[in-house]
Formats: sequence, C-alpha cells, structure tokens
Amino acid sequence: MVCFVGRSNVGKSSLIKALFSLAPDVEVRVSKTPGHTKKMNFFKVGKYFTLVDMPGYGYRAPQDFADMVEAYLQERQNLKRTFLLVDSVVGFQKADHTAIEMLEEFGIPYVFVLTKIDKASKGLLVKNVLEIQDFAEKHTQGCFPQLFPVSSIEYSGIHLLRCFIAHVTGNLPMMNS
Ligand SMILES: Nc1nc2c(ncn2[C@@H]2O[C@H](COP(=O)(O)OP(=O)(O)OP(=O)(O)O)[C@@H](O)[C@H]2O)c(=O)[nH]1
Ligand SMILES: [Mg+2]
Repeated sequence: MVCFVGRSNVGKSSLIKALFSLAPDVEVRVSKTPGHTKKMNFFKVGKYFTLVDMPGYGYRAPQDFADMVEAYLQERQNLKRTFLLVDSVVGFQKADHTAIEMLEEFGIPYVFVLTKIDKASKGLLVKNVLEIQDFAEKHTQGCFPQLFPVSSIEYSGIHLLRCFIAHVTGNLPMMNS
C-alpha cells in the first residue's frame, strides 16, 4: 500500500489518475475546487498493491482530517511509502511542515513529489527543487533523497514514478549488479 498526501488542490487525485492512465476504466475524481476529496479513496492495482488518495490538508480541508490521516498513517502496517506532494508553483507551505513533522515523528518513510511542473517557470521550478532537496538533506530522517517532479497533464515524470511505486511495493525485481 502507498498513499498520497498534500495540501488541498496540490494534485493528488490528478496524479493517481495519471498513474492509472494505462487503465482508463479506473475512475479517479478530480476537481477545480480545493477540498474536493473528503474521505480516503482506495485504488487497488490487481492483487499487487493499493494506492490511497487522501483528503488534502490546509484550505477547506475536512475538519477531522488530522485525526483521520494521523490515525491511518500511524496504524498502517503494510504502508510501504507515503508520497508528499508539493505544488511546484507555490512551493513549501506551513501546512507541509506540519505534515513532515508528523511523518518524521511516526517514522513513516516518505518521498517528495513536485506537482504541476508544466505550470511553473524554469526558474521557479529550479528554486523549489533546490529548496526541497536542501531541506530533505538537512532536516529529515525518513525522507527519500530523490525528488520526483511530475505533471499529471503532460504526463512528465509519471513513468518513472510508476516504476518507483512498483519497486517500493516489491513488484519490480531489480537487475543484478
Ligand atoms: N497544470 C496542471 N494542473 C494540474 C496538475 N495536476 C492537477 N492539476 C489541477 O489542479 C486542480 C486540483 O487537482 P486535484 O487532483 O483535484 O487536487 P487534490 O490534491 O486531489 O485536491 P483535494 O482533493 O481538494 O485535496 C485541478 O484543477 C487539476 O486540474 C498538473 O500536473 N498540471
Ligand atoms: Mg483529491
């Protein structure tokens, strides 16, 4: 099981939809209005693993978000990795730091994903990539050192992320040497 967390409107549902673009029968709901996903949605990938779409935190988040997500993250034994999404236009926000503190405290392994890279200027993209990498290096324990930049509209970075998810869920045998 892997889950996707991040601020409202950061593009969690869109990313899951993009990851499933080869399986168009899987329906993932996306909306222009922040606070769209109100409860956790589970998407099973055959018998192999499950992706969990979480409600967003921050603006218009459901009231019980913290309790629900905290309880879930803390208790999930088969949670292989958590993907923390950050908007490449907006960058790190206060709410992201709260989420990071929670993941660090519970010792949950997580990975940063930078979303909407089709929207950010090159300069802003580099600034936010460097900022996140620098933060991950200096201030985190449970964070994977590699950041995944993606666009769910142009499908950039989606293939590599798919491979990475297959790998962390034990569905991608590594080549020897
Ligand atoms: N340009 C661009 N827009 C995106 C991308 N990903 C998502 N969006 C847009 O961002 C908005 C929010 O996307 P969602 O996927 O619903 O965001 P979410 O994180 O699931 O939001 P909540 O469910 O409210 O927490 C929608 O209008 C999407 O079309 C992207 O890669 N590029
Ligand atoms: Mg959503």
